[in-house]
Amino acid sequence: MTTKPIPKIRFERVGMTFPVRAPRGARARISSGARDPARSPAGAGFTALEDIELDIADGEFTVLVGPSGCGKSTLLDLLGGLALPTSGRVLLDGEPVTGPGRDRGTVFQQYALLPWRTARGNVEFGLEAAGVPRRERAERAGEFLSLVGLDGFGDRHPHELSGGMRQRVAIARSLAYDPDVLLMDEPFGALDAQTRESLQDELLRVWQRTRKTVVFITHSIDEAVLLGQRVAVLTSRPGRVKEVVPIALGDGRADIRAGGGRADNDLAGGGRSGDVPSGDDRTGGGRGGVEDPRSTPEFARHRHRIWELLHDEVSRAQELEREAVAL
Ligand SMILES: Nc1ncnc2c1ncn2[C@@H]1O[C@H](COP(=O)(O)OP(=O)(O)OP(=O)(O)O)[C@@H](O)[C@H]1O
Repeated sequence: MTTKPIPKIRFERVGMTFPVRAPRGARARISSGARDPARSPAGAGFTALEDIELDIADGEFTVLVGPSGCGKSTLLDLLGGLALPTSGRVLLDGEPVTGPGRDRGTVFQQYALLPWRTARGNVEFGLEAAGVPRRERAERAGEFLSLVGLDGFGDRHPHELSGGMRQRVAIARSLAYDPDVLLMDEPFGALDAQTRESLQDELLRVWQRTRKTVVFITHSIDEAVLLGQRVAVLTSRPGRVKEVVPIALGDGRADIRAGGGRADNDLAGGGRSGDVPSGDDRTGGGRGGVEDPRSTPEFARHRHRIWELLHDEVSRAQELEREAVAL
């Protein structure tokens, strides 16, 4: 008899209700006359997540999409141990998550780098806290800066780096202490389109090389399809898993080349010709002659499916938003 492997991450009927004060004359009704399902009648709590069921395998790249306010960041916070669910359990390697830990690294949209430290100093920061000896810290910082394509930029301070490069430093910093799981909350949301593509390529390469389990939030359907092995679509509030879409692009991500980074593609004040995607595949530059996966019928099919799943949820979320403003 074969036993099923324990998933790396398991959300088991997870719910999260925030204590909130009742709005004056609290009658959170949506225009159809039904009550806002996220708010309890007395306004005693706001249910952001309800009955979340999701298993994520070791080494898997999972993307979460859903309308604004559906609870994506809350879900990541629960996984990061920054908050505890009000119902259900979040399990990591079969054990309940009870707080933050070095087995999980987080990358946010805002780089959150220490401005007075160099790129290398920022990557070393977490290692210092972990008591890693100086020499090993320097080695590891160099290794991870190189992994994200920042060879030669270690002595620069954040203000001397472009947005894309700062985000690379943030990724290197999260990877340096070798977490099992990388939590990424709209990490490329603040970047321009070309830098974003370059970072998507870079992230795929890093994932290929490190095989970390990645949980990635985005508002971009294209980004979700490009990066995710599976895309979990959440409903409008309270957030539930509406459907998990497996992504098969037929181009084989195993094909991703383990080339070096391309830090020069997003230097501050960029605009180099190297920034322009050259009709290559998911990994960006240097793959002449290979089809851009975004232009394939498989990509279009996945994009459309996720769009369909999201469409009603976004409309509903907007309706709830208008209702909340009117209260
Ligand atoms: N600490 C808190 N107290 C009360 N309500 C909260 C708290 N944190 C989040 N919320 C509410 O929970 C809901 C989900 O928030 P969350 O940030 O997880 O959504 P999201 O899907 O990540 O949104 P976005 O896509 O806009 O970033 C929102 O309505 C938010 O206002």
